[in-house]
Formats: sequence, structure tokens, C-alpha cells
Amino acid sequence: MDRLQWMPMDNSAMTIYFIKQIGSLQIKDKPEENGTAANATDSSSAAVKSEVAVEEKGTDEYDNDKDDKAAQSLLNKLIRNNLVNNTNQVEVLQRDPNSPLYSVKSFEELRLKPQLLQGVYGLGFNRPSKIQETALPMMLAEPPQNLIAQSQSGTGKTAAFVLAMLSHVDPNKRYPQCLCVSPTYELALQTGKVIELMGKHYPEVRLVYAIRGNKLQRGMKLEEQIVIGTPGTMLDWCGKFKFIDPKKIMVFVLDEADVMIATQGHQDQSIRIQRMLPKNCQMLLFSATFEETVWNFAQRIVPEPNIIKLKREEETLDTIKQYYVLCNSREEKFQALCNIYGAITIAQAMIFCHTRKTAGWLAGELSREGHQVALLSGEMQVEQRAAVIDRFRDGKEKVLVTTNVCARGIDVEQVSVVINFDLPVDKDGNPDNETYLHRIGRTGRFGKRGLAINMVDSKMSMNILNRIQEHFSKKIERLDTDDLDEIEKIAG
Ligand SMILES: Nc1ncnc2c1ncn2[C@@H]1O[C@H](COP(=O)(O)OP(=O)(O)OP(=O)(O)O)[C@@H](O)[C@H]1O
Repeated sequence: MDRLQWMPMDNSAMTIYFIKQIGSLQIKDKPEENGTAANATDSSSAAVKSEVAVEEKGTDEYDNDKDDKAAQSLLNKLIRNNLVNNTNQVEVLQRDPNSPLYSVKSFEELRLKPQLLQGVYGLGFNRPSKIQETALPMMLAEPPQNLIAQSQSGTGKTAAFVLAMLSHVDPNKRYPQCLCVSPTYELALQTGKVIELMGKHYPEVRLVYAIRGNKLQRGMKLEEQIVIGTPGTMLDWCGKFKFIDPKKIMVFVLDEADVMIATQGHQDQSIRIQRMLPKNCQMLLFSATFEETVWNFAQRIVPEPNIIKLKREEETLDTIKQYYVLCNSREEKFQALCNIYGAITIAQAMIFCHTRKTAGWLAGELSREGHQVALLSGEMQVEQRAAVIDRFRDGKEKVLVTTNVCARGIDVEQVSVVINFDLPVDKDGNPDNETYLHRIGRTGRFGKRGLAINMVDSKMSMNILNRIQEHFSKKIERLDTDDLDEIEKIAG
């Protein structure tokens, strides 16, 4: 697939250029922001400065950073360049319990079209991932089987359903045969990129994006076999504008169901699209989590599904030593931090704050002390955040100060210390145990030993710490940061 259809654009602020070569899809969305993103990669101190400037404005923009699932998912994709290490076992629930459970250990066994096998190997995939081993045979089976697949972020779900779509289309038929719905514009583009790359040697198959800004002429009929887009535009293209004949769709993919559900209105639109599709259309639903809301949504969309879940790995904090430090103010917390830095060698540390304001202040103080500091918070563009994380991962900065935007999914192997400058609480002020686990899980990865230090500055935060201890049934020891010998000992 070495070309994309050129699509007429409207005059909105956004301009999209589709350039002939694969991988050179360029998006221009507010040029001044591109400039800011470039600056962010230049130096982290630029980010620190802007944060301090925000603080001076004295407004109440210092909210706790919201857990934006779509942004987090996009961030994960932007910073990840290989498969997430996964040791979990797969659990399969089949629609027809008599059919043999079929699983493949190689891509050859799937008897893919040579062009697609070339695409797979071209991407550097040597063998299927855990979820792909089981999902691919089901998705490629005849007659088509419906599937709900859950597996954590970065385990190869996108690659799996992209391969299924590319395998199912008939390139000789010039109309849409596969629809793939993603929760946001940016996530749709990311998935589109995987389709382009995987279909690189299959130029007869074409792809079009049903996303905002891509205005087609009324009355036109799409000739591309695969349509990827967001639910609203996809619904319009199927219903209102009739660019797509939904009755001819053979495969319907709902990507990132958990993110989709978190986005208002998307459930409804997806269900409305699904209702237009023929009964025998294959439904594929993918999600990184499998909470009740996702499950309810899945049941409304996917009739008689096969289900693949990853069995949950035991969450363990055994390799992480946890301490708390008693302080009276944020200045004392900062002093305690300096003492820790003075006593032990820290390869890389992540420091979590409750608000953007504190994070900005702390980053400024630390850089004044001579530390190489990176700052990450929710008001930054996702691309800026990815650039900051990349620099941190490359060791260009040794300390990353952040709010909750960085709690999940980011693997930086050299992080040996995590500091909760503020303990994680939910919006009602109760301990946020899940976030605590995610935060301190940034250290001690892959069985390495890690250190987590919690700053306690009030009765209330002591109470929160106690409740966290109770929740995990794990003692958190007190650390006296005025005693350098004691600090040295914990690093041993
Ligand atoms: N079989 C494979 N072998 C090696 N790398 C793979 C394989 N399958 C996928 N990858 C790579 O692993 C990374 C994650 O894959 P993918 O995006 O498909 O995961 P995902 O589960 O869809 O993640 P998310 O939940 O974030 O959408 C990508 O960089 C992809 O190119």
C-alpha cells in the first residue's frame, strides 16, 4: 500500500497532507504548537520556565492533572517502540466449546498472503505475541468469528487486527469492506500508520481516514477497502452522507474500547454504526482493560463472541523498598529530598506531585540546585510529553518531576528511586491505591530492586499513608533524612 487517496480539505485551521510515501503522513495542526513541541525537545529547562511562568499568573489552573485515557494511550504509542514484555497466560472462552483451540507459534502457520508476510517481517516481527498467537487464528478462521480481546497496552493487539483486516479484504472490489473505529483523531492516525506499514507490499489495498477535517464531496462513493476513523465521522459517512455502504462491510473493528467508553458519546455512535452492518459482519473488539463498563459495552456490540483475556499477573511490590519521611512544609520536603540526593547515588528518579503548581515549583528548585530536571504535566501536548520522556529515557535528564500524567505505562529501566512528594489521593481526598501502585511500579521493574520514598507533611497525609500500608498489607518504614548514615543504609 504505497499510496493514500488525496482527500479534499476544508478551510479549517487544520490541514492534512498525505504524501505518497509510507510513513510520511504529516499533520499540521496549529503550526505554533509544532514550534512549541520542537522547543520542548531542545531543553527541559524550557518546560521548567514555562511552568514557573504559569505559577506567576496566580490563577486556579493548578488542577490535579486529569486521567485522560486517550492521551495516555497515545503517549504510550508514541514512546513505545517494541512489544511490552508479557509473561501472563492467555485465558480463552470460546463460543463453540467443541471447536479445537487453535494457536500458532509462527506467522507462516497462518498462511498469510505473501505480501502481508513480507509486511510483518518488514516490521521486524519474528513471531506472534501472546495475544496474537490465539487471536489471529480466530480472526482469520472461516466462517469469520467474532472476538473480544483484552490484553494490556503494547502487547500487539493493533498489529493483530490490522493483519486480520488486510487478510480479509478483496483488493479487486473497489468499495469499503473493513471499518475500524478509534476513540480519537490521533489514535485513528496511529492505527492508520500501522495499516500503511503492514500493507506496504500490498498496494492494491487502499485506506481512507474518516476523521474531522476530511470533507468529501456529497454523493461520492468511497473506493478504498479499509476505512479508519472516529465514531462521529464514521457514522456520518455510513448514514447521513452514504459514502460507505454499510451492508457491504465484512469486518468491523472497535479499537481501544476502554478509551472509547471514557469518551462521551462514542458508545452510542459505535452502536448506531454497528446496527447498520450485516448480520454476518465480523465484529472485533479490543481493549486494554476489562472492567464492567467495557464488558457491558462489548456485549451490546459483539454477538456471540469468543473471548481472549490475559490472566492477571500478581501485582507485587516485593522488590521495592518503601519508606516515608516526616516533614512540616513543602520547603522541608524539598530539604529532605536534597539530603537524600546528598547521601546516595541515584541513577534516575521520578518525583510525583499532586498539582502542576507544585511540580513546576519543585522542578525550578531542583534545577537551581544543579540537577538536570525534566518536567512533565498535563497541559503539555502529547508529543511534547513523549519528547520529554524520550530524553529522560536516554538519560539526558536524571530527575523527572511529574503529576499523575506519568503514573502509568511508562518504562524507564534506570529509574531506581520514586518519590511521592505528595501522596496520591482521589478527588474526595481518599488514598488512591491504584495510582500509588502504578507510581512506585515505575521502579523495581523486571525484578530489579527499587526504592520508593513517601513525603508526609500533615496528619492527613500520615493517615493516607497508613491506609495505603493497610491496603497493600506492607509496612512502610520511617526514614530520618537528617541522618545521612541511615539514608546510606537504605540504598544498600
Ligand atoms: N509479533 C510482534 N513482534 C514484535 N513486535 C511486535 C509484534 N506485534 C506488535 N509489535 C510491536 O509492539 C508494539 C506494540 O504493539 P501494538 O501497538 O500492536 O500493541 P497494542 O496492544 O495494540 O497497544 P495499545 O493497547 O497501546 O494499542 C508496536 O511497536 C508493534 O510494532
